[in-house]
Amino acid sequence: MLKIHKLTKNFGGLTAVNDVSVTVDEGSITAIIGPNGAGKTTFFNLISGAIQPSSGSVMLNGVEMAGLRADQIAKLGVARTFQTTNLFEQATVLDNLIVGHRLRTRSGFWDVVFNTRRLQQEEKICREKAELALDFVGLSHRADALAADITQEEKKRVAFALALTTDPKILLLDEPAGGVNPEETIGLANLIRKLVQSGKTVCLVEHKMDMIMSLADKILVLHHGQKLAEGTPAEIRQNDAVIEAYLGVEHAEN
Ligand SMILES: Nc1ncnc2c1ncn2[C@@H]1O[C@H](COP(=O)(O)OP(=O)(O)OP(=O)(O)O)[C@@H](O)[C@H]1O
Repeated sequence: MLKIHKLTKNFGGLTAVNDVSVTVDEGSITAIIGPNGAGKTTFFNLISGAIQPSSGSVMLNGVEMAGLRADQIAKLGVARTFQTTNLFEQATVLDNLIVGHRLRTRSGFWDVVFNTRRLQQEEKICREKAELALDFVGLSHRADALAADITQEEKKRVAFALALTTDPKILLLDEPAGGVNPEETIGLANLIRKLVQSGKTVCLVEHKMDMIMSLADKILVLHHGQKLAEGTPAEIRQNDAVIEAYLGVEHAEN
């Protein structure tokens, strides 16, 4: 479904992503791992159109996305979550989702001024989509809570829900289990499995190796911007170059 070919991004003299090729199958979970500064976030930024590639190709179901703007890429079916979820802290969880969806689908200026039927219709759809997404991530009971009052784990679920409101085909999740405890990590991993069961494709950047090893169909290992290895969790676990560059260091730290 996603075909990335020789993707490269230069920042001045630094090549943050260097000639990376990988394919992501529909309905699969692909994890991207690598030491700090390996280029993982830049890789996501390139796929989602937050930054433009220096060269290379990113095809979604045969459509070239390299060079398109982030909003165009979102319309093609790519959604993204961030390491930190910025919410309107004094608004409710549901209102955050409605606003998040409105920002992606809003009517034009005159619609807002005259409060046209189209706007009213859009608002209704926004609310419905927000409620559905909240239900999917298991947070309906927190719809009326202020964003300031919810836990880190609930914020992560809201981030998933925000991504879901745009009806994406593929979700790019940046550290979906960052800053949550082990039990909550299992809950979030189950939510990712549920996403795939509902027909989505998932790519995630995550440092929690246990989670990745049990969740991913495929792991892409980046190191200094280059693809160091690609394979199943079992293959990656036994890959000497990976052990030396990443897993060995992690294990030594633990
Ligand atoms: N806008 C930018 N301008 C210049 N250099 C950048 C920019 N964005 C990232 N870099 C550099 O590109 C390299 C890759 O960074 P990136 O954030 O993609 O790595 P990462 O693997 O996501 O790291 P982390 O695990 O710490 O989030 C780093 O050396 C970083 O300093």
